[in-house]
Amino acid sequence: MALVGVSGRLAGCYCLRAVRSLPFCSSLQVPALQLHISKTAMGACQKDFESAVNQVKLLKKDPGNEVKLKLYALYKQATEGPCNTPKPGLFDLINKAKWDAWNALGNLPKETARQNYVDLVSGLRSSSDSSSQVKSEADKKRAGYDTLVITSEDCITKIMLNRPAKKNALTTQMYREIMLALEAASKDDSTITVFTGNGDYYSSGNDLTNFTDIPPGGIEEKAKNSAILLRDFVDCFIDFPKPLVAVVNGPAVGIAVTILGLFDLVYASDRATFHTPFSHLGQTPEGCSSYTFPKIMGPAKAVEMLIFGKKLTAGEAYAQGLVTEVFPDSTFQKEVWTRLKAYSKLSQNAMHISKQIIRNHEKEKLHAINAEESRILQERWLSDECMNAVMDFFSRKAKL
Ligand SMILES: CCCCCCCCCCC/C=C/C(=O)SCCNC(=O)CCNC(=O)[C@H](O)C(C)(C)COP(=O)(O)OP(=O)(O)OC[C@H]1O[C@@H](n2cnc3c(N)ncnc32)[C@H](O)[C@@H]1OP(=O)(O)O
Repeated sequence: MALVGVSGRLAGCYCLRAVRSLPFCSSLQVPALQLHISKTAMGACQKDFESAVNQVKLLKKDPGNEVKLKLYALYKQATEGPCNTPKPGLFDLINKAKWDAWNALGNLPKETARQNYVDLVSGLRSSSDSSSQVKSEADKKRAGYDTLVITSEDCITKIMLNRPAKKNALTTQMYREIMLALEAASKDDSTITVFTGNGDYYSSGNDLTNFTDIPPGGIEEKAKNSAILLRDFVDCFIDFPKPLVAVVNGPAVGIAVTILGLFDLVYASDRATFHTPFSHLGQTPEGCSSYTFPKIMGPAKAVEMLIFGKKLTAGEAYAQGLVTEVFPDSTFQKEVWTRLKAYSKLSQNAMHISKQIIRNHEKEKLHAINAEESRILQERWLSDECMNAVMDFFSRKAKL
């Protein structure tokens, strides 16, 4: 089972297929469960255990990732004994979480695991029968991200940039978390993935403190590593397999704009603006915009944005084809999410295959352009023009 896959519909769109694929079981409750010794001394009979495995498939309410991990671990312990597989790699997050849960059960006897599994399922059944269907925010929210809020509901995974006090400027940590979130979303049960921003901005682009936080290796090393980070970041968008939607709730700057050329739908509030002030910053385009923008809006309009830094209103961005549709800010959220919920019910496989057909025509080209743009930026970041622009921002001499 793909754990994140199962969690993809934690809220509204509960997915029986995913639940069925999960051999259920418990890890956090291990100490508590071990207190059930008197009961487990007799042990649940195999029939009770098999019946509990079947009951799990009939649960009306998604129990949440934590419980699913517990069920998974107990199931494995009950059927195979102590964890006996190699520890997955650091970045194989899903399998690592499953492995950790199973491994945490140590030498818990198979019989005890079986009984604990039966007890856990029985508790889940009574709570799902009796308690209300109200889902807590905590259940819906994906853990492990500091700069993003990730939720899954109605077959939609929403990745929300969450540094509103800094206008959702993108730190290096944030680039990395976004890559992890995209990786997880590509494997979960959602049909559509959505990006949006918390607060009044969608995103003010690259966090300029990325230029001031210089490691002992010096600025050259930082520029080299940043170019790799940028290339990897953009590659994740090029390769993302599902329909990707930007819900642009407010102004967007820099890389938050250029990357939109790799999205499948861009919905904008009429409060949003689109600004790529690269020449003001001594920088050059990224996010494959040197290719996607001329293709989307024609070379003349692309030059106005990418070279001369013309800021577009949402209406202008719509007229240039960068934005799919503009909504009044007062009804933006309601209209957009109603639309997306309807789209998310369309055939998942057909949508994903269609996206591949469209994207595959130019995937290789996009990767090559991304590598080239990143290479050029690595040099630009070391230029006086760029350094001075960053210093001007921090000394409050310049604001866009
Ligand atoms: C050695 C090489 C390392 C390079 C590492 C690079 C990694 C990959 C890079 C990929 C290339 C990307 C390029 C771009 O995105 S270019 C665009 C960069 N963005 C900007 O230049 C925007 C700068 N911000 C502003 O001009 C204004 O803040 C803005 C117009 C967005 C909003 O103005 P407003 O007056 O409404 O609000 P404040 O300025 O008071 O902002 C509130 C606080 O937020 C901080 N802030 C906002 N944006 C940024 C930002 N981009 N970087 C850092 N900090 C930002 C602002 O400083 C305020 O903070 P304080 O309250 O603490 O003062």
